[in-house]
Amino acid sequence: MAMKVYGLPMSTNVARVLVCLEEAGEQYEVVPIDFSTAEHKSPEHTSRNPFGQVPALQDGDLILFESRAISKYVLRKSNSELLKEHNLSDAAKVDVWLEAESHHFDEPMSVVIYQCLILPVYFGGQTDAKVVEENLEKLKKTFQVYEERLCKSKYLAGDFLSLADLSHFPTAYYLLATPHAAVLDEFPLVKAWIDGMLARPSVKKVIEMMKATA
Ligand SMILES: N[C@@H](CCC(=O)N[C@@H](CSO)C(=O)NCC(=O)O)C(=O)O
Repeated sequence: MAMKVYGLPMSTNVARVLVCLEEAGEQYEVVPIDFSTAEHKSPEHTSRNPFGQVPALQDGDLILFESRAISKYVLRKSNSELLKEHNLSDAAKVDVWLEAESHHFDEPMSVVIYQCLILPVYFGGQTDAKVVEENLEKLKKTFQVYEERLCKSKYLAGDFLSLADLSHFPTAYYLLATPHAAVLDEFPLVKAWIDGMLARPSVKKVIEMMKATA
């Protein structure tokens, strides 16, 4: 029976899970959750995700939430090379850079995406330039670390693509859609690393799904 992913692909955290399902070659069904009716806060959905957020994943009688944990489950289930779990130190480096993505990339990027893409488009609000600037400064510090890392290894965890890299793609994709994509101009290795990920068939397929539900 196919796994079910609850949420809209336009959500960066849902897209993170979808790219792992695609890389793992798993059959899955996307079950949309309608934010406009606060369906994500419904008892039915909070029974899947107690924080009332998307994504959630159902695989048989197993129900999971938190996109990075779901992603690891999907990849682990298919013995994916993207976790390097047969090598203790490589697997640890995947975890290191996945944590870095969650705390040092996703956090400032989520503010920039909200301010530049969500607030004006979905809520008719005004972008707060000062808030954007503060978070772009945080992002530049993160990109400086990434640039130095990518001088030494092809990908973040090592000379192998891993979940730690792919976990960045949804948010990096949206960065390129904001007026601030030029922040990458001073980080050529980071830009090339992102472009390499965006060229992957799995990523291209999920981007089409993101666009279709935006
Ligand atoms: N750490 C979690 C974040 C999920 C999340 O914020 N989901 C958003 C939509 S995607 O940006 C969400 O559900 N927002 C609605 C809300 O928080 O009420 C994860 O990785 O799954």
